[in-house]
Amino acid sequence: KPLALPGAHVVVTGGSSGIGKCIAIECYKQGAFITLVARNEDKLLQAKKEIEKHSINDKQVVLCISVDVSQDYSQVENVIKQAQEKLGPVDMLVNCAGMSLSGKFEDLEVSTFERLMSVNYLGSVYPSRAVITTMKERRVGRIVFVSSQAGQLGLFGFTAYSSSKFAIRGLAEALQMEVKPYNVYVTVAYPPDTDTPGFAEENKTKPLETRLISETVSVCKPEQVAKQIVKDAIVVTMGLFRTIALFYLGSFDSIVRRCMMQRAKSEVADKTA
Ligand SMILES: NC(=O)C1=CN([C@@H]2O[C@H](COP(=O)(O)OP(=O)(O)OC[C@H]3O[C@@H](n4cnc5c(N)ncnc54)[C@H](OP(=O)(O)O)[C@@H]3O)[C@@H](O)[C@H]2O)C=CC1
Ligand SMILES: CCCCCCCCCCCCCCCC(=O)[C@@H](N)CO
Repeated sequence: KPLALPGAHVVVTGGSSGIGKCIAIECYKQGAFITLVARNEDKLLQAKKEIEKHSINDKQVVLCISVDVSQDYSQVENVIKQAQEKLGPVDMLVNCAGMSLSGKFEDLEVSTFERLMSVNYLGSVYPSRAVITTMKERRVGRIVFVSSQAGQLGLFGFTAYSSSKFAIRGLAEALQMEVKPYNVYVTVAYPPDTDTPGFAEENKTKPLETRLISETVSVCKPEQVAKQIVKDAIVVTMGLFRTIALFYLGSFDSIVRRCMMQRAKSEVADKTA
């Protein structure tokens, strides 16, 4: 049951730069139709041109949509609707829009906590919320969340960033339990430092401790990270932690399935009554 990318509609938020752009290229190379979502229109057009160089047939389309994913849910819902009208229902959503700011807890502005939570967390909730109903109805869909290694470990300088990336994990795991009976799969990526424009920006303000911790692990290429993320989304497998939790999750999944069947039964009973 791997997702077939040829002809699929893949939406990539943050698709105009860095890891998101590489994910879009990777999917386009495999025959997908792409919608790029980000704010800056010049960067979007630039990325579209770059992605189109990798086309494998003359039907493929790259659509650009300029919107802030973290501001207004109804706006996000509207642009997703527009994209679906042009390229059909979304088969895969990649939530890659995000940003990082580091600093000691007492040095970070309070507004930075709000900003990172709204871009990294709510900016993943809104697009997902806008596609989930159709995915469940069609019994088809993949939702990818991009967390970070700093979303598994709380690290010096990342009080604001790590918590926003931990939040993504909670969202993803809870959502997976809800949508599994509908054949919709949720994956979470935890990338290490990756050579992107966003990473270069982050390095301008990193505290010394954060820099030294970060330097213990080597920097990855975005193409390589993107390839892994796409592979994990197409063929969903289980990591070590989730294997340990398998027994519990299995029994919880059966509760969810039982409720689904119960609900379907009582709906039929209501109709025949
Ligand atoms: N690079 C790294 O070391 C790592 C990155 N990550 C995560 O991967 C993701 C991508 O990172 P990276 O490629 O480095 O980032 P970049 O800064 O290179 O790209 C970020 C992308 O997100 C878009 N974006 C940012 N904010 C918003 C917003 N509010 N609404 C819509 N689009 C937005 C940007 O476009 P625009 O500004 O025009 O809106 C751009 O397309 C992030 O979530 C990051 O936290 C995780 C681990 C490591
Ligand atoms: C089981 C997990 C393995 C953990 C290995 C230890 C890693 C410690 C170093 C981590 C450096 C910080 C990464 C943050 C990347 C990031 O999200 C920003 N660069 C975004 O721009």
